[in-house]
Amino acid sequence: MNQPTDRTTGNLPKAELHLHIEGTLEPDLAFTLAARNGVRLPYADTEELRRAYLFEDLQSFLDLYYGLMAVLHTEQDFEDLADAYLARAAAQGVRHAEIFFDPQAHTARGIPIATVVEGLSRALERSEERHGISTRLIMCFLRDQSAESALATLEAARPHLHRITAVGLDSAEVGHPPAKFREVYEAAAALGLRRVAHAGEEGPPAYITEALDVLGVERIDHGLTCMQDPGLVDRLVRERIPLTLCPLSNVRLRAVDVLEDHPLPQMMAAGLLCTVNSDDPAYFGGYVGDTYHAVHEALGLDEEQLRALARNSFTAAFLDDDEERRRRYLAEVDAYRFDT
Ligand SMILES: Nc1ncnc2[nH]cnc12
Ligand SMILES: [Zn+2]
Repeated sequence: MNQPTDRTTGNLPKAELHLHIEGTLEPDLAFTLAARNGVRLPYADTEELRRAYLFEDLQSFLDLYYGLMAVLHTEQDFEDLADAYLARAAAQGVRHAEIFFDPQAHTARGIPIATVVEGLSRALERSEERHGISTRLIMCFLRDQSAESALATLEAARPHLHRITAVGLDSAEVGHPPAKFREVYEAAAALGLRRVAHAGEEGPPAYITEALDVLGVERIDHGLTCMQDPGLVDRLVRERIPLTLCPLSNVRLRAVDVLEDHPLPQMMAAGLLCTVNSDDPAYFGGYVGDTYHAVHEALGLDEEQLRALARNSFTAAFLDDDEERRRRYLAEVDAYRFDT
């Protein structure tokens, strides 16, 4: 059993498939944008802001996360945010990134969806040349808002759909089952959009089943609680449904007590198509390379298990329109030397 060296674990070539761009807003950039846009933040400085990052659960995180978005106003702000993420991701071996954004969190503050999509797209368009990262954009609906609001968001996104690959579903999970969004997912599918959804982060395994059966999703974001239902695990294995797990997020939001208790090794052993991702790295203590490193250290995943996670990330990526690229990325994973 080869144990990779600490130094190079995080540089393994990989795709990031579960990343909220608003969750990459680092305290330094938040204060820079606050000054640029004349926004007063309820924190004296970056240290005080960082000290607020002690979360009880998903909702306590979301309250801070939505609040800090008040600094994002212009296309330039969204471009700077995405460009800063891509630079950090490139330094941690990311070769392909499928990036979530939350339009309703911005339109509710009076920021037009065009500002958000065009600003993000400016960074994404230059990403390959600047950072060596190919990208896709995934538009998420906030599940604690109404189905009508989600439909209106899809309608408002119509002029921008050439920039958007898929729709997703995020925000407070418990009490907001996937079936509430049946109609908007049907409309998204009719528009040719791919479909994913957060399910089984804090919610029950039944939400995962519902996301598959009612929303027709191709991947499950998180999917952690599937382990409570052996029949569901069998199905996810049989149908090769990718799970975009976020172990550092699960610790910070108290879905697991400590990283050493994370069920990732058991999930891989069960044959689930697992990927690891960073979710909201500015808040949860690490980007995706740090996450690979952390699961190696805390869970003892060896070189071949880490390589399997990286392979899975490209297998699960929305690269069906560019299989040649997928093959190239997979070959990079296979050729990677952990000790160089
Ligand atoms: N971990 C998470 N779960 C649900 N919604 C989110 N939005 C940003 N991060 C999220
Ligand atoms: Zn998420």
